[in-house]
Amino acid sequence: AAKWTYSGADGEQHWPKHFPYCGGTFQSPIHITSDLLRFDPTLGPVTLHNYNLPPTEQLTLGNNGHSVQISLPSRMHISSLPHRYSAAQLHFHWGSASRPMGSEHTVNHKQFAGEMHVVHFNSEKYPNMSVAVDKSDGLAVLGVLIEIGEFSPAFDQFLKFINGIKYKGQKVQVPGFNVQDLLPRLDEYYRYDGSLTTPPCYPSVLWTLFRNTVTISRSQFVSLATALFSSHAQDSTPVPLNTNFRKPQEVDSRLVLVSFKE
Ligand SMILES: NS(=O)(=O)c1c(F)c(F)c(S(=O)(=O)CCO)c(N[C@H]2CCc3ccccc32)c1F
Ligand SMILES: [Zn+2]
Repeated sequence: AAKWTYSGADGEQHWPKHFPYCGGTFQSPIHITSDLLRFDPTLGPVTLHNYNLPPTEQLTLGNNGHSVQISLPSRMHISSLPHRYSAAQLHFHWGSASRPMGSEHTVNHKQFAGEMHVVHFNSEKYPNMSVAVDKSDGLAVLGVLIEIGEFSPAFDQFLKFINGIKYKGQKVQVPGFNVQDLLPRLDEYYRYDGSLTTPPCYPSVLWTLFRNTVTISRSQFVSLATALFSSHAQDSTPVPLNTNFRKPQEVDSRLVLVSFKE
């Protein structure tokens, strides 16, 4: 597959050359602004199952060159959507130590320090992520906006292992933990139809972005923003992995449903 980056010759302006959907419609992220919002009383709290993973369960923490990801067991799932959506992985987007603004979605044009995505696939209709990834009802991603503030013990459950995955392709096993501890309250969120925010940018994602943020400490943020490289360990020139967020895309005629009243 063609290589892509967040800057330079393979940066996001060039993605459509090899990944045509990246130049298409229903793209993510977006600027979430008040004029787009429509309250939907049918939007109840997000309902999660098996998010509390026992420490006996080993999760794979990896550096895939674009983000830090944690692979998740498919018994973890969301039941409050039109179909059952099973978890596949979670990953992050962040800025840099010097410019700690790296969220993909913005709310009223405010960009946050970072953003976490928990990627799920429609396990009722498709056998796995790879089959679901390009289907219009294939994916559901939970988005969490991250701010710098109080230390997060939940975040540290994997962050403390990050120096074992400094380079692209490196993986370590980490003990299971309660992934729900990484999320804010589940009853207030934005909901819209969008896409993967990385190539191949398939418009296959039902987005749920929580209204409330979570915090990590500045030192936790700095270690996330400075520990990783997008290059392999043996590469002569190490390329720092940071600023891995796509800029907001055209909303066109899309509305954003909200589960809450101002
Ligand atoms: N912001 S986002 O939620 O759109 C999104 C990413 F931003 C991102 F970086 C990744 S990735 O797998 O870490 C690297 C590039 O695919 C995925 N991974 C998805 C896309 C394809 C795929 C296949 C199997 C497992 C996960 C994914 C992703 F869905
Ligand atoms: Zn993402």
